[in-house]
Amino acid sequence: MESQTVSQPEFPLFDFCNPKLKPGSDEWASTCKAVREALEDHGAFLVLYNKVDDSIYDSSRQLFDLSTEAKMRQTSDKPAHGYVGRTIASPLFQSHAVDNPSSLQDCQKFARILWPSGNDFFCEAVNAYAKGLVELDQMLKRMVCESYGINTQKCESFLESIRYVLRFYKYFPTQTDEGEPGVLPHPDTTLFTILHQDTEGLEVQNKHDQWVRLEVSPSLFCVVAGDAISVWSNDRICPRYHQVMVKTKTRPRYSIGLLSYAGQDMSPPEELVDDQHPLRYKQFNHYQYLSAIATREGLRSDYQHRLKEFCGV
Ligand SMILES: O=C(O)CCC(=O)C(=O)O
Ligand SMILES: [Fe+2]
Repeated sequence: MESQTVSQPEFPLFDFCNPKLKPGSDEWASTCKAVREALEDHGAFLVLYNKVDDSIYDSSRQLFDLSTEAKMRQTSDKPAHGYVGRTIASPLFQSHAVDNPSSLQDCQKFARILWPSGNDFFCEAVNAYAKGLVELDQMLKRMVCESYGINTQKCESFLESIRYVLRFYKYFPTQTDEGEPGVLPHPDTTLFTILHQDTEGLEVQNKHDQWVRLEVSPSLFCVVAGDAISVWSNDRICPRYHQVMVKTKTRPRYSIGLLSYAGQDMSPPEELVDDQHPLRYKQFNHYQYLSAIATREGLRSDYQHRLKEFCGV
């Protein structure tokens, strides 16, 4: 695989700060189509969005400054929803996740496990940030449904069933001059992942197998398609490989992702199954998929075939 790094305009960019972008407007209809095409052609795109506050990184620092013992306490019984510490394979990487962060109560539940007397500052910041990003995620998925002509009621019940996780990442600085992998190339298991970074490092693979290194801005987000959106779209949208290449030598890199999961068993909607697109997947249970990946070595490492092996027709 070629691994030349190219500049960013490779991926479509959508301005969601634009107040004219309202359902029903001409702008909305053309953006629905363009978002769907971006997902089909690239599996990723960039978004400008200003409804969330960059000060969330203060909360992220508080979280990672806790002792390893505190961070390792169990906060969720769902698979792949907890703390991930540094390993020999990923020595710079650490991550932690808040399940259902758009509920203030669930933020408080998480915080009380890590800080015995709670942490109102953390809970309020995380909850506000997650609500802003969930709004973006729901708008994007609604646009994709609209562009595919999915029945409105079916679209709304799909949106309601989605479960969210806000995942925090911290990468230690590298000692090398050439940079060091923070996360090796992989696709996510999600429907979508919406990523933000406070320091450069995120690289997304383009159609020509080149790595595109993304710029940093408080309002710049990257949406990447995960495995589960292949099921929903009946393979019209494919997961996009991405990686983190750490080049900072002085301070840690922080990033944040809003991860979306199907909260109910899911099959492609009938609008996306036809003669040219025969049904490619059996009914899909997202949490069973996460468990299977966590426990079955074959599925964990085989990014290209794991979804088909799990639920392909
Ligand atoms: O830190 C980032 O920007 C991305 C992390 C990531 O892709 C992952 O852990 O799945
Ligand atoms: Fe990822």
